[in-house]
Amino acid sequence: MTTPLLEVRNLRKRYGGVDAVADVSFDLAAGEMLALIGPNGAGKTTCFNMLSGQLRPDAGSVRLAGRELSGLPPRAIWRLGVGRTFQIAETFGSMTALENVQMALLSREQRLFSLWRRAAAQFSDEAAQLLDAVGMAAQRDRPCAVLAYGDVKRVELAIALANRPRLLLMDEPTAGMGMGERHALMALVRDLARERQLGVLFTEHSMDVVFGYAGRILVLARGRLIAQGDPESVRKDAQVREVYFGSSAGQPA
Ligand SMILES: Nc1ncnc2c1ncn2[C@@H]1O[C@H](COP(=O)(O)OP(=O)(O)OP(=O)(O)O)[C@@H](O)[C@H]1O
Repeated sequence: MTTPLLEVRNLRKRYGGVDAVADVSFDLAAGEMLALIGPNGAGKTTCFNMLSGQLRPDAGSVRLAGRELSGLPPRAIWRLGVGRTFQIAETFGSMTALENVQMALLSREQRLFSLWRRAAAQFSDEAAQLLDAVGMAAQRDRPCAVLAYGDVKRVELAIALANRPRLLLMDEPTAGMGMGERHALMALVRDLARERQLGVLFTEHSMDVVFGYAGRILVLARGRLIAQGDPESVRKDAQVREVYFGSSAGQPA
């Protein structure tokens, strides 16, 4: 059997005697879209923060292509190929879309900012290719401050791809978006995951996004995984309906 891209085993984080995340184990394959869902306070953010190194687990293991990440600082984990996009898009508004992606490429190559002019010329082709991959080629020279919110999220995706991640963690990628934009972004992420064999783990409150785009779904409640599987089996799971959706008769999507 081939090693999964990501192997999480018995991950745990306690706060004041309460398990924020308890004994969480799952695998994620290259090219897979995996959703991590659960009610408020279930432990999704805590889980993400442990995967990206912002938070040190109390116990457990996180392996990327067989390599242990647990205990490494965030920068080292990022260098090994774990990218992350946040709920609030993080771009420099005064800089163009192209310049924002060039900055990310500079960071990957660890160039000094004093070399910005020369380096900027050097990375412009690669930055343009990344913007093309996220459907932003036509808007590359516009400052991010004037872009529509959904387009800023696309630039943010190009920035995350600049480091050539193998695993992308996405915190509520469609938060604040309208229905059309939301589906366009998730269809793009799904295509990129498939084409680049990128593993994507995302949290999301919007059930139409979760059930529309996740190949598999993990359900957390009070820090524990209560279900994992394909959308159909999770939709039918009685415990998921009971604990997460509030009633055994509830319709998750
Ligand atoms: N720094 C902290 N100190 C104490 N308790 C914390 C801390 N961070 C999280 N918690 C607790 O851990 C639990 C899990 O929180 P977490 O933010 O991971 O949940 P979540 O699923 O991301 O929730 P939401 O959907 O509301 O963002 C909650 O009970 C929360 O109160």
